Amino acid sequence: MDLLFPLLSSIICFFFLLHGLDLYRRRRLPPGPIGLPIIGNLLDLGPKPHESLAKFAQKYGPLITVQLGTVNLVVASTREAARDILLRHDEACSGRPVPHAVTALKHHDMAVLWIPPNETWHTVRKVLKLHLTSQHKLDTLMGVRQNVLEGVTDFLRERGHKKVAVDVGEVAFAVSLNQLSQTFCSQNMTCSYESEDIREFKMAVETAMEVQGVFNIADTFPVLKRFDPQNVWRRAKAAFMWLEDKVQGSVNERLKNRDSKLPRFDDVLDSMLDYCHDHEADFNVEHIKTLIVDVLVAGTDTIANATTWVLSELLLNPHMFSRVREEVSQIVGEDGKIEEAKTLDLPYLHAVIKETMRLHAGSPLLAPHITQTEVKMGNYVLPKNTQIFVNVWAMSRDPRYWENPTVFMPERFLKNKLEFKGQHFEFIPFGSGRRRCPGMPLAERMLSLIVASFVYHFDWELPHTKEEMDMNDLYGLTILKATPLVATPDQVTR
Ligand code: HEM
Repeated sequence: MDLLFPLLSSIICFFFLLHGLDLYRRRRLPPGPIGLPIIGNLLDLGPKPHESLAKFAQKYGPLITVQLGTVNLVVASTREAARDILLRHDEACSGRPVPHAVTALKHHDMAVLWIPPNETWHTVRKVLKLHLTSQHKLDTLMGVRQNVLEGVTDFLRERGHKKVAVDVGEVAFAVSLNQLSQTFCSQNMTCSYESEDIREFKMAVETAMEVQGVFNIADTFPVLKRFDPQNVWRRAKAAFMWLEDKVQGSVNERLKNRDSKLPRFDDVLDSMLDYCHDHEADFNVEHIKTLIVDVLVAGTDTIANATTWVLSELLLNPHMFSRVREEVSQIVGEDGKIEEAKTLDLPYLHAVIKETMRLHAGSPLLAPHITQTEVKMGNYVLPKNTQIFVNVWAMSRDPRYWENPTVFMPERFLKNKLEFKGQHFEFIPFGSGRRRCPGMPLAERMLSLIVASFVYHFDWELPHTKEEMDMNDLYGLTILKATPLVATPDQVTR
């Protein structure tokens, strides 16, 4: 008992000393809310961190610091601050903090989203461009994506005929999954557009996305990693293993085919295996497997989610739906088919897609960046290893840049000609600079073709009035619609 008081006082003094030391270290960082000792601002973030951080920015300025346990996080919330980070200090700010969940990936040191911009990262991005996203590849692989979409159109016709509603996000997920798996391995990863198989795949991808984006206490207090108190690492392991197994199966089968000198498929997998053969020292089969898992995770849920938001907005605004359909009808061939290349020339469709990405930014805070060296920004100094978020959500709704920022108005993009390619910093749903999304040109094509087809071929009947549509969102590495969009596709007869 005699010892209890001095012991307690020493512990309290120790924590206050640490807190004081931390405040001293933070003195050259941008300002921000003072948090509690030890946990800092962890409790201030709430279920929608992008919104809480936007409120802090209104109070403390364009560049703020919040403390999450042992981590200092700097957040940029204006286009000038974003430009500083992603353009002026692009190289210094292009590292990634690796969430504990990501270490559950078998080869996380090859995962392009999370590795620092080292040799491996350069090689993987080069391979991605060479075999998938260069203009030439986008054009030559277009037919594969169109074929998959025609398959899903038949499925939707059949559903509509039977008056059965579908989950639009689930169908768009299956389309993007099969478009990517056909492009890579000439096979459909899912045989049906509505089955247990697709739900399992979607669940694995959604879990992979969620665990990479969640605020995990083990990331802010590394000492907790071994206990995995939120069960994040274990869930990550299960999801990644499931995806790795699927991809491993396809790659191993192809390797056997090649050993047996069976005819080539001449798809992306064959061309990457050829590349491996010629560049064995820096790109091998494990890189290929990891890259395919990365692309399946990065390019399915994002497309499904964006399709869900676009269609939801169009169903809420029937005159815009009709205008898109009218525009698409100008490019439909005599056989009723829609060519992907032609959808790229539809200004109103693109304005609708951009406006959806503005209001429902896929990744509200981009993926986290980290400084690789000390960075001086105006009066502030960000030490090496400072984590950075760019609050795309806040910039996309800032009344200084957008008239009626919370209103869905695609017309604004017909007037202002803003692009999402990374030069207009108030609108960067794909990021900017060297870590910008390498899948952007592919995503633009996939999304345009899916939306054009869904709108041109079908009227979509909601099970409720449009006024009852729930447009709430759920925070994550991507912002999901809280309630799935369920509607019956009624084929338009012409
Ligand atoms: C609507 C669809 C998509 C959206 C909104 C989106 C958005 C993003 C964002 C915001 C980032 C992080 C940028 C940063 O941290 O600065 C990113 C990274 C990435 N995206 Fe996408 N993306 C989409 C589709 C795709 C597709 C189809 C692919 C397939 C190739 C893809 C592959 C990647 C990869 C590999 C990275 C990591 C890049 C790196 O860290 O170097 N994405 N994406």
